[in-house]
Amino acid sequence: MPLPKAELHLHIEGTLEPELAFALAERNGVELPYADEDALREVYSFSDLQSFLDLYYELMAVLRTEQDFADLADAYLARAAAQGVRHAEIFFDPQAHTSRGVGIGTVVEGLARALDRSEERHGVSTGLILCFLRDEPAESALETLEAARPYLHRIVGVGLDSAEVGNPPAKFRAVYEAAAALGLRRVAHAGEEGPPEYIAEALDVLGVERVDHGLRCMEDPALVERLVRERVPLTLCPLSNVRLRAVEDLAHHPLPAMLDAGLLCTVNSDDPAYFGGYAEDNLRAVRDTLGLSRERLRELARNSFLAAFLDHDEERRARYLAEVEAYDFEREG
Ligand SMILES: Nc1ncnc2[nH]cnc12
Ligand SMILES: [Zn+2]
Repeated sequence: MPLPKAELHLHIEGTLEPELAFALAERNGVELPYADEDALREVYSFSDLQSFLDLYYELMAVLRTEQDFADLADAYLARAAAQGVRHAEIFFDPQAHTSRGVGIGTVVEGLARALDRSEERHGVSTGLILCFLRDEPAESALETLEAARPYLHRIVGVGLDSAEVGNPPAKFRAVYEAAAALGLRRVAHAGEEGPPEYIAEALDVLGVERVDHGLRCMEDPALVERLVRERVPLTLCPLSNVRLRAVEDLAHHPLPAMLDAGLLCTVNSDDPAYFGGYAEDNLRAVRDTLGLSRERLRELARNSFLAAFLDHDEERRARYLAEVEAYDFEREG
């Protein structure tokens, strides 16, 4: 059994494996401009975030019905469980669907169909995080939050993703204020491709409780000091960083330096169908390439549960944390 962990940075649309993409295309009569799964995999070579996003949004065309979203989430949860994930807080991008005529109700009810059965089927507890697309206007984010109101009982928080550079966090001040007033938790991608200033802005202007990626904080020692002092969790995604060229290669990933600095780091898979690995694959890759000790791996797993939005169920958090402490690397391999 792999090390128990929480996955806190996972875009459900980024778990669309080529096989499922083709199956859904056929089911929905959608034509994909690729001959087969192998031809599709061949275009999984990215030069930066935007080159990935172009394909990510294109393939979403196959997602049309509640059952499509349920099948997508159920396939992810099965894979996650096999990789030791005990709790998953799952991002979804409603605007990428509503802009194609798929209603937010279809998306949320479909995902909920799988999430509601996740504990019983896969032993994975879940939460849903609604993400705003930062390259869309702020008004569209506000409209999306409004459209989500009938489904808020299913949503734990809001996030911010898509093309970062040129779309600073402050653009979304109003919608984050509205989300906070509705009792939603707040996270945002910052410092993936964007500068360290975006990380500080996400904290100061949006009031985020976790930073997604946060990689570029290492360029600003005062910011690192602040993140350590305030115990702000960072949801790092090492294989994503390599594929999107946020780092030169895995051997140059700053994770060891970030842990040494005292940052509350977690390791996650971002868009695993596109980046070559799920949660445990990411952990094993950093272990093997960066030589992380068992105690460092245990720290990463512990951090993932500490950073999870489990405040409503501290008993569960304590149970998961106890599993991490009891994990025997010798026996489990
Ligand atoms: N890594 C990432 N960064 C920003 N937006 C995303 N949407 C899906 N994956 C993303
Ligand atoms: Zn992401």
